Amino acid sequence: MNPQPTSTPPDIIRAAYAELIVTDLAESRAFYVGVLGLVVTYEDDEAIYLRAFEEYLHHSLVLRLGPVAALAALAYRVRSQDEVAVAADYYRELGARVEPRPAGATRGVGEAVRVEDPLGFPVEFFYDSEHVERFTRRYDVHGAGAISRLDHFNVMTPDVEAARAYHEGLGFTVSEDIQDAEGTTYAAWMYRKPTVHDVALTGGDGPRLHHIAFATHEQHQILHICDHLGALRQSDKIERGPGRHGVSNAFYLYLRDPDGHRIEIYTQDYYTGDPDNPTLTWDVHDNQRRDWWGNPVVPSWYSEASAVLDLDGVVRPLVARTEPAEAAVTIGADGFSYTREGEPIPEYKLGHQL
Ligand SMILES: O=C1C=CC(S(=O)(=O)O)=CC1(O)O
Ligand SMILES: [Fe+2]
Repeated sequence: MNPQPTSTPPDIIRAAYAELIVTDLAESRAFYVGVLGLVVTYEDDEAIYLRAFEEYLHHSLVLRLGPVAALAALAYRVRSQDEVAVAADYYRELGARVEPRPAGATRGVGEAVRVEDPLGFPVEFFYDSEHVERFTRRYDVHGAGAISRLDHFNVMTPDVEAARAYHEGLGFTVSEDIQDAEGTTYAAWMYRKPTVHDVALTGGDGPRLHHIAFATHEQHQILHICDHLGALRQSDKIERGPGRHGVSNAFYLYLRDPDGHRIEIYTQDYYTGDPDNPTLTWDVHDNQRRDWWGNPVVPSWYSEASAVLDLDGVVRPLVARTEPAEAAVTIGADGFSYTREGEPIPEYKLGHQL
């Protein structure tokens, strides 16, 4: 790969949709429509196209039936249809595999391009997409857990610094990151739209999809989703939270769908749109970085993630992270975390991670 292309990168507006392979459409529909309340734009025996209430493009999530649960595409919307060709040229110069896609290759999406990016992810750039009814004011159909829009992607990649440089080349800016005193970066949050992130880079064996996140307007909508899952006796779909993040300041909940894909529901991060927006760096030993209330991160949140397909639909082999793993340096035998720097942390705050 050519790490320093000279051509102009595509003008990316935001994270726009994801295509997930699921192994049982009916079970997935019961979760994404029955529990999360996403709106079905179109469905057939092969796929379900879903959107959240504020969204007017055809979809922000495609669930496609397949034999192996995996990520098939992360899609960014670019500022105009001309930017699709800019993206194709940029990735060709990067030395990446580039596949133009005719209008309709994905239902509801115009002419686009899909690439295998330098981190090993299948990424699509598009602009034209069918407009459908925006349910912003359709309070007659919003449930108590109404989800407003897709917010971000979180990807697991072994070399966070290299991934950060690649996304900076695409015009992304870091809003927050997690480092240690030696300068190892464990995670970084990067944005194009003026919020905390469109993509988060989580250090780990990759390429894997850590999660897709949707935003709500209110905390009570997230709490209702928890109560709804409890009423269905499906509390096992709740992996982590609800809680308040340190990074991003968002109120959060992590769910696992029927195939184990991780979905975050998230609200109340902050505006990052001014050019001098300060980057906030957290100490990896700060016990409030991932949960502002100091609640422990369940081990599966660090270790489990979804497989990723190449453009032929084949699962990509993983590259192991060679730098230290966050879960190893923050919990460990001595609980290397603090609430007040320099003071020991009580064992009861380490939860079941001992
Ligand atoms: O969206 C996010 C914002 C913050 C966090 S963290 O767990 O607070 O680091 C995780 C996350 O990447 O899912
Ligand atoms: Fe997230």
